[in-house]
Amino acid sequence: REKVEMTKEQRALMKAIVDAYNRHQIPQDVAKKLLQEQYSAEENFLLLTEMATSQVQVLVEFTKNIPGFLSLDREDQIALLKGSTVEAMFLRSAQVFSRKMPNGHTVVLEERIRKSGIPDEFMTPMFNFYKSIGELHMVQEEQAILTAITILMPDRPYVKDHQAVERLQETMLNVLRKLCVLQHPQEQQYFARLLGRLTELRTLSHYHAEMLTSWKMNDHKFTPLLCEIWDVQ
Ligand SMILES: Cc1ccccc1NC(=O)[C@H](C1CCCCC1)n1c(-c2ccc(Cl)cc2)nc2cc(F)c(F)cc21
Repeated sequence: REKVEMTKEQRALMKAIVDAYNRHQIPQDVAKKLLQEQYSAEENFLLLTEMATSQVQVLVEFTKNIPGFLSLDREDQIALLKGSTVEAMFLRSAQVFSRKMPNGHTVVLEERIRKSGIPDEFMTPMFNFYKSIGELHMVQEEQAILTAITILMPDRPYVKDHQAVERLQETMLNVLRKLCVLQHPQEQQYFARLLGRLTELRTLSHYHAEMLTSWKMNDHKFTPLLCEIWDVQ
């Protein structure tokens, strides 16, 4: 097979994305909190809305570092962000869940999440997604670029300049394709499997509004930012 090499530009692009991804991570580690103690459904819901609110804020900062994003039409930038925050949250949650942890911690973490207040019917699709992400053993470069690809989805609602977004996403896909060959030389279809997860992610994200509004508690309070960006309340 021909030798796969990244161009200088592709390496620079990847470095910019990974640096931005690492710089804009949520400060407090929610997994550590969940492992420490069992919270009530109300406390878990509050924790989720806090996590999700800060996740949206860091996602905005992350997208500013995606080369070319700020040259997109301003309204398209908003449409891309609004359309991808839920998927980015589940992708981030899956990456947190799949992190290598000391023996037994993942079991406890899964237990705490199962009892957090999320309605039971969403557990299977959610953990199936988390485990399918875990099986890929993504390196952090792949995680960062996959998040950028999720944000640069041309078919989000209300995007006007479809082509411009497609061009940016294509650049990212080319980098990811080469990265997958270099990082997983034994697995021919690794890149295809990785992209397949984005389909699973979109399906899971359809449930998110219902997951939140049917959280096992009364009176679900959302932050103004979440009301704005999620279709809740
Ligand atoms: C990890 C993160 C980073 C950024 C933003 C959000 C989050 N996510 C969260 O804080 C919530 C917590 C929240 C507290 C209750 C238990 C789940 N969370 C969810 C989740 C479940 C259902 C929905 Cl609707 C959304 C998210 N899946 C998780 C998997 C994990 F391994 C983990 F450690 C936390 C996880």
